[in-house]
Amino acid sequence: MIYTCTVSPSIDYTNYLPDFRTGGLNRSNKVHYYPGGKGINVSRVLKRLGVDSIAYGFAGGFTGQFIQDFLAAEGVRTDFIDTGQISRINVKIKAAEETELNGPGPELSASHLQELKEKVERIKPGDWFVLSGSIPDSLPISYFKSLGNIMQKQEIRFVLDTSGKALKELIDSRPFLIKPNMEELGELFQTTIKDKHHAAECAFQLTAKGVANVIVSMGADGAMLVDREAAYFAEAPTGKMVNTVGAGDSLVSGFIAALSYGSSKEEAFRYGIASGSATAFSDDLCRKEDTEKLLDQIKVQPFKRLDVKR
Ligand SMILES: Nc1ncnc2c1ncn2[C@@H]1O[C@H](COP(=O)(O)OP(=O)(O)O)[C@@H](O)[C@H]1O
Ligand SMILES: O=P(O)(O)OC[C@H]1O[C@](O)(COP(=O)(O)O)[C@@H](O)[C@@H]1O
Repeated sequence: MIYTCTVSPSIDYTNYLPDFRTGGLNRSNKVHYYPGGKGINVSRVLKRLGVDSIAYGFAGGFTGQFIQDFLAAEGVRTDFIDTGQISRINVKIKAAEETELNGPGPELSASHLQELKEKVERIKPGDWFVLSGSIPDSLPISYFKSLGNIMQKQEIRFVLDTSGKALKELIDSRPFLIKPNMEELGELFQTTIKDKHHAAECAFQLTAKGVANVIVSMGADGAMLVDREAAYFAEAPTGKMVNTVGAGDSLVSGFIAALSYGSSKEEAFRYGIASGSATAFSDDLCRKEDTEKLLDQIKVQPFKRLDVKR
């Protein structure tokens, strides 16, 4: 089974308008309300790609109810812990540029954390645990490290798609997959990633620390997959960009879904990119048929590592 975990779910309140100006009144001409948060997006896309998962996390209030009802209506199984607090609403503004305003995550008590840990302790060897999205700074990293230890001991495939301090500290738990974008990768190395070669070099360093697979996503430029032996790159397919929210989560889902159907790693990477781009070309997350239509456009090629001294 694949378990996703979203510590800070959201309703993504997406507004479309031709022009957005700060400091004045703006009126949008179209809005959407979708459940959001990275693990939730991974579960929604897995369902669309025909793979079952169970979404864990923390939710509460009328927004938490909306999120759970929406997921139930789509057939996504959930097992959220009630926080008694209103889950955040993240505002996405689609004008000439994409602007995002993400709220803070919930305040969690020791008993909330214990409840999640008990669920994680019941995950079986060979299952997947996808920990995605921001982790509030108020939560002890030692707690997440203890979840990482469970992953290692139980041989659970641990997918980690978070950022900042949590990503840095959890690298030691030797995750199966991490998926930083260029900015997140730069943050990990306290630098600005200059180009693909620089990205490959940093990703190789992460594999040397025990991360089995690193996918560096590069938005409209595509993505790179690095493991201990090799690196691969593929350009993104072309299409009309509509809404890139959830594109990274869709890449992760497509990769996991294809591996779980038995595809090779390169093929799964291609499927992941197609899923990410199909989401970027839609209002909501990708659908299976749109993903598969893009596959022919995507060529995964070995990426030759340069020994550049920086
Ligand atoms: N404008 C775009 N055009 C085509 N594909 C895109 C675009 N934006 C994102 N994607 C696809 O989605 C994947 C993940 O996007 P990215 O923006 O890098 O992730 P994140 O949302 O995590 O920052 C990319 O590797 C690419 O396949
Ligand atoms: O937990 P964070 O980092 O605030 O991110 C949450 C946001 O990320 C999303 O999951 C989208 O993520 P990606 O665009 O990186 O795939 C939104 O649905 C949500 O609003």
